[in-house]
Amino acid sequence: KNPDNLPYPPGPKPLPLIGNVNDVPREVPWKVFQEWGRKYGDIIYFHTFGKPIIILNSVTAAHDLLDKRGSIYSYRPQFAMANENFSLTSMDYSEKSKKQRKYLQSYFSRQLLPNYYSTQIKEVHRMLYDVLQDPDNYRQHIKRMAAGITMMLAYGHEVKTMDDTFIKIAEKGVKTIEAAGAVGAHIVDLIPWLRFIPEWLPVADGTAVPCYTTALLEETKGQDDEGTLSALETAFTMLLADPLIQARVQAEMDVIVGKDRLPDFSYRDQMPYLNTSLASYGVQTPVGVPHRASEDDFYNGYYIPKDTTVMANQWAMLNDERLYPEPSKFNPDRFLEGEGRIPQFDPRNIAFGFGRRQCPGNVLAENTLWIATACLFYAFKATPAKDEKGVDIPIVVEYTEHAVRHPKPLKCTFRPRRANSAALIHQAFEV
Ligand code: HEM
Repeated sequence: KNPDNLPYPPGPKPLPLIGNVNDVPREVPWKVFQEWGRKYGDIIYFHTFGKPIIILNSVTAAHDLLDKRGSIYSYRPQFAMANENFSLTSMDYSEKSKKQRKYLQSYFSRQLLPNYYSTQIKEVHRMLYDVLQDPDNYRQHIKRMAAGITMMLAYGHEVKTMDDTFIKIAEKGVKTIEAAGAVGAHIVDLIPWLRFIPEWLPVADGTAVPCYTTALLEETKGQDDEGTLSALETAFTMLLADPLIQARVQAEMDVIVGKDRLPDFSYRDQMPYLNTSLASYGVQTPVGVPHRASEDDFYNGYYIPKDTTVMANQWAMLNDERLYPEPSKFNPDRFLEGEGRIPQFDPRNIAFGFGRRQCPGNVLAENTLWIATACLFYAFKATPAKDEKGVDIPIVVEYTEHAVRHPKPLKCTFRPRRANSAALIHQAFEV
């Protein structure tokens, strides 16, 4: 209902009936939405076959609508074809979605995170060992590590109380993932028995754990594991592409950690440069996960009809020159306090989405990213690979542009940094 007959937000001119179907490119639409933003403003409206869509190109607009008006914008678009699955990400806002989020958030609350350190560290040490043995396939090892952590956290928590059969099956599951290289593979599709896990869990009240586990399980098919993987690959790529920044991260670790042990979480707060490098890890989910307006709304003199799909263009926000001068430059210093310098807006306030549907795995993802990057670059120096003439193969950072972006693999070499690096890795892995 639009009593004052307010206009829709500006946007490209639609054709009759089909609307702007032809204007929205199939590939990399977020860059086109960013262009439209320069022309029409931070909030853009268009429609495809009468289905209204709004793109938010600025943090302010996303904050005003998705954060502040959470009672309206916490819903998800529902597609006719969507099957009745358990995925929290695509679930509409409801008592069920709130309950699932509550479980996820309590599992991944900051206070409980230390419970997961040993799993994260174990998988990261294994990654170090794998990189030591087989440096060329470093991407494979990162993927295995990320999948390993998700698997262990989804089931490992309960595994202690399960009989050996479960453990064997779980181990087999991990091996299956490894065999498949876990390359974008859907864990549940790979190992169908995982679907039945909730029934096996020793659950007292019959609701809590299955809800949580099922949701998490389903999420592993989607962007959560992918998001972490993308962030890891991006961080590694950035440090590889910039030897000076890599050296600075390593120098900081050498001072804080010393030379005879691998980093662990106890050093986390003492390494501002590493931490700030990881905060600037780029854009993983360029348009996040779409929200839906559950009722008519009005913003800045514009009309937003009920059931509009609302997308936060995280790509445009993280590349917004008003927030980040020279946005494509990897420059961790921009987030550090310094003389005459005010740290730029923390990108983590954008990267994990907005409002009541904001990513509940953010702290876990950040921890994985931290320990993996710290250990890898403490133990190894990454350099570009050489061609047959012995010349460095130039590093060109490119991305595969999907709903979750990944940097394309680079040809590079991981070499142990010190005489004792291999021994430290063996020692850690064999514990
Ligand atoms: C760097 C890694 C990650 C990034 C960049 C990321 C990003 C996001 C984004 C942008 C959203 C949508 C927020 C919105 O609706 O505005 C989201 C939702 C979600 N993420 Fe993540 N995520 C990451 C890691 C994880 C991890 C490790 C988990 C699981 C433990 C996870 C679980 C979820 C779930 C369940 C949702 C749906 C929440 C809901 O719809 O209520 N994510 N994530």
